[in-house]
Amino acid sequence: MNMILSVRDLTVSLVDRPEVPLVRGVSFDLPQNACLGILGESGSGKTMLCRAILGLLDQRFVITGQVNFKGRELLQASPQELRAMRGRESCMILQNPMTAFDPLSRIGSQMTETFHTHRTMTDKEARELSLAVLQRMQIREPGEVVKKYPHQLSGGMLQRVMIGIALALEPDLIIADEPTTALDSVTQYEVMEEFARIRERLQTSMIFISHDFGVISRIADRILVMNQGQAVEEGPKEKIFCHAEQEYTRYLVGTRAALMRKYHLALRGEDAKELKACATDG
Ligand SMILES: Nc1ncnc2c1ncn2[C@@H]1O[C@H](COP(=O)(O)OP(=O)(O)OP(=O)(O)O)[C@@H](O)[C@H]1O
Repeated sequence: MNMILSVRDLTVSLVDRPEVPLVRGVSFDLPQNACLGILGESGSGKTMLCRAILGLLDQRFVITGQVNFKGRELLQASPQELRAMRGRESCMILQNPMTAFDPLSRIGSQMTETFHTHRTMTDKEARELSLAVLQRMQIREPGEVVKKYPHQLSGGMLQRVMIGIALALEPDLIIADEPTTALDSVTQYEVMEEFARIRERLQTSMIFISHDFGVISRIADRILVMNQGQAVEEGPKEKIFCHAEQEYTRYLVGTRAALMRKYHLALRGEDAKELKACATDG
């Protein structure tokens, strides 16, 4: 199988506390057009793992291991190479949308500027794409929204703008860290459908971090479970949700079953029904 990303023995520590790694020896493969969901309690190292993969950690951290993305070793790549790769080849959608925007620049200019940086298009095309992206992300009155500054939009709206921009860049790999947490259930459902459409249309590979089983079951094929910086189990989602080998995974699945029930009404499809049945039985 063609792997877009192979991670081997990835370890992340703070320079001044090397004896307590935040991520310990994590390995996994991500095939082309697959989606890996990452589950784990708060502080288990999900965000650190993804940031380390994309070279987004600063010099306070020591990273060892191997990260092979499309045949290139990212841990050896220069900052320039990593910068050139971001946008068109890989995108990380962050938990906190506010940090992704320049507070002094209007939403429309930030969108068109990003499109110009990563894709070849005229000003008119970039403006049209911005409006189309906002519409796709269920944002009303896009013509007005492009004139606003980030602080004039709610967290949920900014999150949708950020997801829309990332999806419109059509990268080969999207890493999304709790991308729908700030959204209400209906918008969350629509945004997840857009992720699924992009995946189907462009064969985009994805890594999805979420506390939410509904989101993970909708989008992921396989699941990696993290506990205290380690990958404790990895496998097809049906196995992780219904027949996990590790006790920790069964505990995590059990405690999340209530959340699963909350979202099943908003989710459609056999996957969600099947997993819900399994969560309620178990
Ligand atoms: N900037 C930082 N400096 C030092 N330690 C950090 C930093 N960010 C996170 N950590 C620590 O690294 C560990 C892993 O954190 P991480 O944010 O990756 O967890 P997570 O699983 O993504 O949690 P959450 O679901 O709450 O986002 C935690 O012990 C956390 O306290």
